Amino acid sequence: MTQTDVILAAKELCIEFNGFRALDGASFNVRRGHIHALIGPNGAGKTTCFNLLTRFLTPTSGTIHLNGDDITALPPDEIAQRGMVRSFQISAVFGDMTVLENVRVALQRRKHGASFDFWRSESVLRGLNAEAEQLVHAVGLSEFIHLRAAELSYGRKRALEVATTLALDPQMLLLDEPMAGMGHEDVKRTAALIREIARTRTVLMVEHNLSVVAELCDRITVLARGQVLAEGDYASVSQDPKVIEAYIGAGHA
Ligand SMILES: Nc1ncnc2c1ncn2[C@@H]1O[C@H](COP(=O)(O)OP(=O)(O)OP(=O)(O)O)[C@@H](O)[C@H]1O
Repeated sequence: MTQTDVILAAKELCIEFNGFRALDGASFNVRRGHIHALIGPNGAGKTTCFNLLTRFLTPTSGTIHLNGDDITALPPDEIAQRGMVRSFQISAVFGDMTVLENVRVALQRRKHGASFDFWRSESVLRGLNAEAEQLVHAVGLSEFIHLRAAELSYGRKRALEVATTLALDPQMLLLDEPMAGMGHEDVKRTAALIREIARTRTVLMVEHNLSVVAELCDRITVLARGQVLAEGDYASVSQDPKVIEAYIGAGHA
């Protein structure tokens, strides 16, 4: 693997909370264009790892490189500007706005700066409609484009959240348990959406649903107790005795 194949390199990441090492020297590389999963038993450090990558938390030690640049000390906004964006939490979807309006606000944010400016003129907003419609279509919500977001099903709200993230035009998306709480149909639809996104972008996802991981992900990093336990494709990590033991030990068997 050459350096340009690696979009994200995390090296020896450590973070302590009151003396407890939630991450303890975790290193992994994410390859450009891959769907890469971070998995591991409860408390393994997956969410903490996401929080470090997007600088919601600061590592005690270790480095993070994006496209070869050291981003360890950059603020979250700048990391997003450099192309690595974490999918918004569901609370960032405005329930009283329609699907189209939600995506339009996100587009406006990319084009006109980080602050939401609700006073922007109607003509500027109308100018964003074509691009917003394309994004709504891309996540399979065309049929609901004028529906208030609050009226969408849970799975479709998450799809809208992906559309608002894509509006920022990231090279790399971090998805934190994208299928959590979804029924079978929504899981299938979301998996297809992630595959579609990954045709032109890199995806790093934390996911508990191992059948989704098996089907979707090119490469998997298994965390346990803050360390990388195994890495590889699903076939190799799922047969790794250390991985099996970690899951059984944590009551996931
Ligand atoms: N702010 C914090 N203060 C103290 N301890 C924390 C904090 N955040 C996380 N931890 C601890 O760090 C460890 C890793 O937590 P983390 O949420 O990253 O795990 P996870 O792999 O995402 O687990 P889950 O699958 O349950 O979401 C846990 O033991 C957790 O209790």
